[in-house]
Amino acid sequence: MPSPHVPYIRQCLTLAEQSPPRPTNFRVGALLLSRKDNDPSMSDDRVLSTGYTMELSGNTHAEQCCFANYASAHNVPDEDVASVLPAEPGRTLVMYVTMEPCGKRLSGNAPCVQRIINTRAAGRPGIQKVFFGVKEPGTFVGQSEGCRLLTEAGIEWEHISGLEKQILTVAVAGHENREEEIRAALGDTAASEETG
Ligand SMILES: Nc1nc(=O)c(N)c(NC[C@H](O)[C@H](O)[C@H](O)COP(=O)(O)O)[nH]1
Ligand SMILES: [Zn+2]
Repeated sequence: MPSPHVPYIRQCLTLAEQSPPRPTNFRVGALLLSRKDNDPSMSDDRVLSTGYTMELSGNTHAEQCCFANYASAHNVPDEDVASVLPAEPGRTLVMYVTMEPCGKRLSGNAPCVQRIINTRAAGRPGIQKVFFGVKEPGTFVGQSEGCRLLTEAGIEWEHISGLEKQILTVAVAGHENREEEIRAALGDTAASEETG
């Protein structure tokens, strides 16, 4: 039985395919939605925003664009997005991303995990869970920190498996040695699944 979260990861993959290929980052897609608590049918999900890598000008990440798109739709600067995200009793904000949110960026720009944590500013619940389709490969930052930082901040995360090869193929399309990168990353995934 495929996970009910797979269609959302697929939707993020379609977003990632719109990202211009670059050797210096990954092509990633992200979406933000509000979900009714205790409703396994997820039939009352409300997609609030989407984003993909380099959608907005500058060296922008998918999650960053997702937040920036929501902020501009609500006429606030990016850094105030927490103040306009919904905070409704009985509903939870969750994010879907093709790749584990970054915990560190070679450029030194604010990592997406920090942006996710910042949604909890002003005493608002913010994002409470992140679903992603593949761990970040070691290409730029080595061992990824995203999941550890999310856990430390009390934000749940879940790896939705099954689309790793498609996600990685899109993510590294601008990289010289993409075949080797994909093989290595899939090897890591298999290894981590064996160790459980
Ligand atoms: N989750 C995620 N969403 C993205 O949209 C994206 N491009 C990355 N990529 C992570 C990778 O670690 C960084 O792209 C490099 O570390 C280079 O850093 P910059 O992107 O130049 O800040 N990760
Ligand atoms: Zn990022």
